[in-house]
Amino acid sequence: MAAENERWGAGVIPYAEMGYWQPDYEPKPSDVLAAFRVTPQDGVPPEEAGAAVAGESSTATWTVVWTDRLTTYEHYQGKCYRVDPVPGQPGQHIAYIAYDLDLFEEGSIANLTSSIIGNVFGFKALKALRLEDMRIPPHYTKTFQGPAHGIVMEREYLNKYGRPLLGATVKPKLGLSARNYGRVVFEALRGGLDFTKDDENINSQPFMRWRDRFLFCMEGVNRAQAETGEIKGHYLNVTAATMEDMYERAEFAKELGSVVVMIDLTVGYTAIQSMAKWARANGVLLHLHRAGHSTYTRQKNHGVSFRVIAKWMRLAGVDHVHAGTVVGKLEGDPNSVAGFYDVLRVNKADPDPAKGLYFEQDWASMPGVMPVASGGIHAGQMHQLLDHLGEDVVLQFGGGTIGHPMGIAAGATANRVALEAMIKARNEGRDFLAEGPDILRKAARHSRELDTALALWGDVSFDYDSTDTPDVIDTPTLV
Ligand SMILES: O=C(COP(=O)(O)O)[C@H](O)[C@H](O)COP(=O)(O)O
Ligand SMILES: [Mg+2]
Repeated sequence: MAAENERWGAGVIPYAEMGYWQPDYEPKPSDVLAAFRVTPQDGVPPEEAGAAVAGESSTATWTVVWTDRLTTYEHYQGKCYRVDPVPGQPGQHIAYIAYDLDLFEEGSIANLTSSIIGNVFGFKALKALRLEDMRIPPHYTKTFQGPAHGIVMEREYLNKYGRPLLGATVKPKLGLSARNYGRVVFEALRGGLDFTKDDENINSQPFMRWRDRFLFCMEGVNRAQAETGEIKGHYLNVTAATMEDMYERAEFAKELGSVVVMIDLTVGYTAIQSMAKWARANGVLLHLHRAGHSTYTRQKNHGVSFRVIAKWMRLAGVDHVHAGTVVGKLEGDPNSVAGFYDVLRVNKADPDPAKGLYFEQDWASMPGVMPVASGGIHAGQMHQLLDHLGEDVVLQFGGGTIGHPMGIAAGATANRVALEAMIKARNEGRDFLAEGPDILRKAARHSRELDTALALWGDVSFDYDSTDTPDVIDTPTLV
């Protein structure tokens, strides 16, 4: 820390000397904590890089300002209290920063994020910056609504327990007429799925306006419910240009009796919180498609880890969020995805760097968010999906249902038979991962639909190295 006259003399001094580097600071239980992966420019010490991030994400600017002295600035300063080198990543460090709760407006993701990530990612003093994890203290968690319903209540709504839920994204995602779209919904649900869904970019286009889609989808849902005796749902995407439009579409979905609506991450944090409030007030499940997240979550050196987005979305109050499949077509390192699922589902998580969890996280009884696995998955992977992702998950097979050569309902039946067979094996105490292919083959003897799906897709896998792997230990990318 600079001497008194240097600290307050006009001009520029290092952020560390302005008090933003405090290696002896002991975080308070009520502090919001952040772990940033910093890659300083050449010649910038890691501690100064950490102090700079702490400063510019709390109270500092580039020069000394005397007006600091009109505040209790020690109280409001972000404090970088620890900097560790990243194993195997020369030039990168993890900077731990503590923020007093007074810096944030209660219950506002927009405010939290504008503070923590609003200013620092363009910093010239850094080559790159990534927000790896945050600890949200219960004192702050309690100021958010949290999931509109949560995993337990969702299962009560659906009256479905003891197994993952099954879904399908309607494909092609654009171009179908409303009546044909409704036919896809009916076929997929009557064939055995619990849900179908709009894709991320189907909203209200010239070829199908939203109201028409809602009508035909709900006709499909109602017919499938009548035929199967099961509760079914279609995530009606209410994403729109304005909140007024979104409320209008959500109200219509409720009027039609839909159990669920959907929004995209692209609507923004305030709209997501508003829709979560609406969803709770109206008893409608809220599905969040994380459209666009990979623009800033995928690269390890720069952006925001999805585990942080997942924490923000649990606070914001969604009931579902896509969180990776491990074995599908999209980025998903096994350990990173395991960390994402813990963030969404468990009530109290201990630090687990192997899963990318830098802090403990106590959700103080905030309900869990149902993770959604979607993207290039098919019935032949059922044993891996159940092993990696567990039971409280929605497994969504878009192409893996609609692409079935015997038809959409057959595709749905293949997935349902595969899942039920795998759950039965698990409940019998079998090693369903090791015996998975055999369990599927045996089940396929009594299901032409599953047999056909295995013959068509059984060998399809996506063998690419993961991009977003935790740096504590090397994790083999699972195919
Ligand atoms: O369209 C699909 C999946 O279609 P399909 O099942 O045919 O691959 C989803 O929008 C993506 O999986 C979203 O990705 P993520 O779930 O990673 O957000
Ligand atoms: Mg999609």
